[in-house]
Amino acid sequence: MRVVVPFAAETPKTRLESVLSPAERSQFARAMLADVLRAIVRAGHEPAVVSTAPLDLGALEMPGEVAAATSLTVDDRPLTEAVNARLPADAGDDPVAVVMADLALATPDALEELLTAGADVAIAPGRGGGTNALAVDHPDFRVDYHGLSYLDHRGIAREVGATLEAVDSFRLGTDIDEPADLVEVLVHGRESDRAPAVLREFGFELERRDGRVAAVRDGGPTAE
Ligand SMILES: Nc1nc2c(ncn2[C@@H]2O[C@H](COP(=O)(O)OP(=O)(O)OP(=O)(O)O)[C@@H](O)[C@H]2O)c(=O)[nH]1
Ligand SMILES: C[C@H](OP(=O)(O)O)C(=O)O
Repeated sequence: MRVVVPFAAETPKTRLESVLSPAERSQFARAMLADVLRAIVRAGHEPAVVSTAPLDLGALEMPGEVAAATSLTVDDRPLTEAVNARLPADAGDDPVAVVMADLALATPDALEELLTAGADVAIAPGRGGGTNALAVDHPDFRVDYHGLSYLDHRGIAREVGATLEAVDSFRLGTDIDEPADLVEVLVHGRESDRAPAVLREFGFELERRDGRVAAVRDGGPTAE
């Protein structure tokens, strides 16, 4: 299946600005993108990155076969428009999936569950009501991101007569938006992943205190 991966290349991950500098946010966002692309390719699919600005895929330090399977298009339209331009439009069109670039915990198995769901629209919701990933096999379904997009997408599916399946997945449900989410990257990131390695290079580590876990940097508390 064609898997679109939207990427905000210029000032990514602004909600992490209290803990990461602009250059670090850029590096971290690219590391998560590399991990997501690798998971998609390992699941047997070809990722199509749709970036707001030119991007050097070679600098993402991905395995050769992942880079070879990945295509890149620059599209500076807002997220919803850029995605809708790529969804199936006619009855015979192939299905299309959309997987966000900040799903640092995504694995091939978790993606496969979404990509093989039988419904016209399959959605992996994020905590808080976002739409972290979806697969669309219906010519009339369109996205409307931001806010409570998961509920909005359920409503849109109903309106166009598309069947819908919600995919219950911790790994796809965890998008990395806020400082507290860095804990999840350090706890659940896999050995071969770039994102946890980059956080550790920045000096982040897990610290247990009072029964809770925090991502701390240089000894100081940063993200609980
Ligand atoms: N192509 C494209 N991708 C986008 C755009 N905005 C966000 N994205 C991507 O969509 C996914 C979800 O993004 P968000 O978490 O909402 O935004 P973000 O820019 O990553 O982070 P914040 O600045 O903290 O909101 C990520 O993969 C982003 O890279 C956009 O306008 N165009
Ligand atoms: C892409 C968007 O992300 P959020 O703004 O909720 O992080 C959404 O999931 O609708």
